[in-house]
Amino acid sequence: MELIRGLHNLRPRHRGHVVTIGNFDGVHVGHQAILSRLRESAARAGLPSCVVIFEPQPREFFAGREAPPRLSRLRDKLALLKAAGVDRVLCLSFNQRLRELTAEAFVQRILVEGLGVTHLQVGDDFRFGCDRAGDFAFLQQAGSTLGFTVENTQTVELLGDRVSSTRIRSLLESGDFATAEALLDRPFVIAGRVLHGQKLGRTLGVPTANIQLKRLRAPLHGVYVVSVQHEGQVLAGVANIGERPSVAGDGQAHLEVHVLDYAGDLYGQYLPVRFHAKLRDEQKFAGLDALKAAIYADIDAARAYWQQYPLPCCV
Ligand SMILES: Cc1cc2nc3c(=O)[nH]c(=O)nc-3n(C[C@H](O)[C@H](O)[C@H](O)COP(=O)(O)O)c2cc1C
Ligand SMILES: Nc1ncnc2c1ncn2[C@@H]1O[C@H](COP(=O)(O)OP(=O)(O)OP(=O)(O)O)[C@@H](O)[C@H]1O
Repeated sequence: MELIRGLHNLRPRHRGHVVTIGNFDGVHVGHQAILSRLRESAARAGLPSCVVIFEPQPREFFAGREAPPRLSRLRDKLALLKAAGVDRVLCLSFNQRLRELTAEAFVQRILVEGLGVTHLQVGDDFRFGCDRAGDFAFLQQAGSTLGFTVENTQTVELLGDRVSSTRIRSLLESGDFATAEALLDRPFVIAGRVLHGQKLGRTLGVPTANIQLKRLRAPLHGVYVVSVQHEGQVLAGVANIGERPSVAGDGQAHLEVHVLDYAGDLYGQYLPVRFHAKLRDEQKFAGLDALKAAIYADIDAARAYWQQYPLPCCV
């Protein structure tokens, strides 16, 4: 899969595409239905498929830190799009210039002149352009004038409701990992490199792997039963995502995992962490003894969970 960063990196050889546009946060089963139709249309047309995404996502541009948290970082999203058989991704910076583009200019400059679109696959509620003025009817009209076809993908519903990134975020927030996994068609995983922490965990008797979240604002907050994958093995653990109000922190959210019955060194490893159940909210404890007692109780709760359920075969 080829990643094209910005319109200015489009070359004449990039003209001629079957295209879809969206955030594709999480690449859930609704997105996968669109991508599968896109693949079919591209094969029929004998042209590469292209997904146009935005970075930051439009809502992040408008609302900043008030925007909903991400289900997937850009690198995860790209890996998922590649796995779905997408040939090219055009990643556009969502900035003031882009937000002011009218729907007409968006179609003309990006889809027609930039990508040489022959077919556009869109979702049921797709809207784009300044003030979201470009809807399906508009695109059909533009397509008939500018020479491309437009197809609407039927709404994908699961367990009685439309699948959406928003719904998955709220399932994760409420700790309903089983339903979130069904809508994603895979486990919910946050992966990152293990960094050195404040080394306080060891003095508490609970060593933790501090996973770098970088700019990711995770849709989870609190203490969870987790599993991690390390050197081909799945290991059981318990994790906290939060600002660690009981110790002087840096105000940023951290993901810290205590792997049960593990004494090795995880520094520098890229660790995928899969979430299974929420144990409690993060709390501000009066002192380290109270924090330590709570963490020991979390470890007991995680052990009880793993006695009841088998470890997954992979993360
Ligand atoms: C299972 C678990 C639960 C935790 N719960 C809380 C909590 O409720 N409140 C809090 O301030 N920190 C909590 N922490 C974070 C600890 O404060 C943190 O792991 C400790 O300060 C060690 O940090 P370090 O690895 O950077 O040295 C939790 C950590 C773990 C592993
Ligand atoms: N369940 C679904 N069925 C059909 N199409 C969908 C579904 N979910 C999203 N799409 C389509 O996929 C494309 C990308 O969707 P996008 O990520 O912008 O929306 P979303 O998943 O509904 O997210 P959000 O909840 O943040 O609005 C759009 O064309 C959208 O209409």
